[in-house]
Amino acid sequence: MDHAVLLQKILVVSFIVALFWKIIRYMCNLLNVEKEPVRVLVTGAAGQIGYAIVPMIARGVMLGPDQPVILHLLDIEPAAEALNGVKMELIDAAFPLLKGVIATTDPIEACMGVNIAVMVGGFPRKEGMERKDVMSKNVSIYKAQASALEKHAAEDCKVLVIANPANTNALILKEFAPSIPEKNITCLTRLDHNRALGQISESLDVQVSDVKNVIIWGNHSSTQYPDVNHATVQTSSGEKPVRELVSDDKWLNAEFITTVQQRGAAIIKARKLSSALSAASAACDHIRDWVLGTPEGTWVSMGVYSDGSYGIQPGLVYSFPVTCKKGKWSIVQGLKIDEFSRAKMDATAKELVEEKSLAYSCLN
Ligand SMILES: NC(=O)c1ccc[n+]([C@@H]2O[C@H](COP(=O)([O-])OP(=O)(O)OC[C@H]3O[C@@H](n4cnc5c(N)ncnc54)[C@H](O)[C@@H]3O)[C@@H](O)[C@H]2O)c1
Ligand SMILES: O=C(O)C[C@H](O)C(=O)O
Repeated sequence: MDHAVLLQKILVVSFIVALFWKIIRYMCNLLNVEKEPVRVLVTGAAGQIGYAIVPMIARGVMLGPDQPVILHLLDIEPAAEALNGVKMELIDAAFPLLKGVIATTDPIEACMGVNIAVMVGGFPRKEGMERKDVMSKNVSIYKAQASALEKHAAEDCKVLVIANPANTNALILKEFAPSIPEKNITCLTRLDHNRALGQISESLDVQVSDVKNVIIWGNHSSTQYPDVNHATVQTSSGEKPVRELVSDDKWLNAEFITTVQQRGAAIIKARKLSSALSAASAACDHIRDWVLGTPEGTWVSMGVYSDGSYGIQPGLVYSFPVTCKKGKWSIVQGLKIDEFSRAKMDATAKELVEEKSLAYSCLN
């Protein structure tokens, strides 16, 4: 058979299969046939963020109100009993979308077939510990869990690292799980993004849902750069730049930035515990937008593997403005960067370079 005819036949068959598939999905929706459950792993599930996030996932906050889920909960042996308690409460809550709960201390069982991995588990900094001690414990955990995920998670599993140092843990996970596409490994800076939206909304006394397109550049640490240069507010007379409405560059270039940078520490000071409900909510926002897409004209901040955009060297997990469509994120391109921003973006990149070398020295 001639090649052109063969190609034509393949195209026709593919078109018919795709059409048939669309019709089946449409019929399933009409007949209210349930979607297949998505398997979501939460590590450190007996901890604070774990306790806040699992009911959100089971209620559809992360993946939508029509998406059944099976929760895979992982923690370590000393937390096994508490983990079982979380499982008992999930059963008692009788969430209609929750189709199963696996609670385990075995990373292989936990990672088996998961489609989404929310990595919260880690070693918190304790009194008398140096930064390097915490880094050493956490990067070792992320190195070990990288291989469990690589071997046992579902193909195309999307990974979100929350545990600190979040960017560097995500980088280590990426480097030790080379078969997971780098686009599938991200870290949480959405909490910082939401904090920036919250500060602008408080300052202007507007609804937070009317503020959009702030950016968190860099590390989830006090060197992050919360940038409002492209942010807008929906007003009764259309969209207006945040800078124009706030009309106080001194506040925006100083206090606003440090408030967002230091918000995690302020929460720890007030609660004697680190943020949990806002972190869990931001993690749901991160995964929901990644899987279901960002609204037209809106971007969000995600820690992703740098491709060199905005002069940030590849080889770092750095927070950028991204839009998401059909389960894929892309970095927003072409934003104008002034000198003030450039210096702040480079300073946080420099910290990530230092963290990376510290992490590798801990692994040697
Ligand atoms: N990126 C962010 O925006 C953000 C925000 C808040 C907190 N955090 C970080 O998230 C992490 C968790 O915070 P938390 O308040 O839930 O802490 P937590 O101490 O309450 O819980 C951590 C849990 O991880 C478990 N754990 C420890 N080692 C583990 C391992 N190897 N495998 C699986 N589980 C393990 C612990 O037993 C514990 O249950 C911390 O590192 C915190 O600094 C990040
Ligand atoms: O746990 C912390 O150190 C703070 C946390 O990352 C936060 O931003 O709230």
